[in-house]
Amino acid sequence: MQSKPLATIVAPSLLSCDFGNLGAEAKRVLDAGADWLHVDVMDGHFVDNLTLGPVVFQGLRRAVGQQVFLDCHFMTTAPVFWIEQFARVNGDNQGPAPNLGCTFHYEVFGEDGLRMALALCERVRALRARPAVALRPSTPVEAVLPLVDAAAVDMVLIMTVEPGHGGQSFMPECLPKVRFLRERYPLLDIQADGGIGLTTADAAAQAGCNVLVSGSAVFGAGPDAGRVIAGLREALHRAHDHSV
Ligand SMILES: O=C(CO)[C@H](O)[C@H](O)COP(=O)(O)O
Repeated sequence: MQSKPLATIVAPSLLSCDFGNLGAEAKRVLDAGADWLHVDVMDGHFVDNLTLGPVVFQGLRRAVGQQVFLDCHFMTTAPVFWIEQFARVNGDNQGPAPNLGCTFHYEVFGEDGLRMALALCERVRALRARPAVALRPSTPVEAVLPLVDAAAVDMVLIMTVEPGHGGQSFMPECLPKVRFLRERYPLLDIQADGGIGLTTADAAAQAGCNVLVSGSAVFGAGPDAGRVIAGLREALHRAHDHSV
């Protein structure tokens, strides 16, 4: 039986956009070739930064329409509460597939939080969204294996910087986690987030990531955002054997 090839996805992080022109910035990178938009939701507790809530997210959804996949990364101590709020304002998705990604941090549930994490994933699916789990650089990858084995999540996000701020340096020491996951799960979506740009994308992709988040490299390129997005995609294609 022919298995579906791994999708290669470039997701600019709106954290580095001009928030004064959020809708236009989102459309600009979509026109420049972005596959998803990565939306960093920070609550000032899980990380020492605060970004956007459901009101602004609703405006973003209205600006880009229902067809765009909004890949929300909840850096919040209460993901259950915030995911409900974001899903509520996400609008009526009539498409065949979810248009909302809900990535929560495993760390918020503590050491015996597997039951809560599984319940959250189930709720995310009931909301017709796509569940994923994220790990800080210091969290061992083994923590999320039960969620992947149970097919509770569709994606694992490996942070390649400490969460909280854009524009930090890529941490290559996080890549063994990616390699471990890719060897074990050939078809799992694995996302790298933090310090990804044209000089680091190959390392992340060769380790096994098929989804690259990039904030400052894409938005910092101004009118050249399309060139950066294309470069990131080429790194993914080189690593995953698509024709470049
Ligand atoms: O999750 C994040 C920070 O917590 C951001 O998505 C990430 O850092 C992307 O920004 P950059 O590409 O500039 O590192």
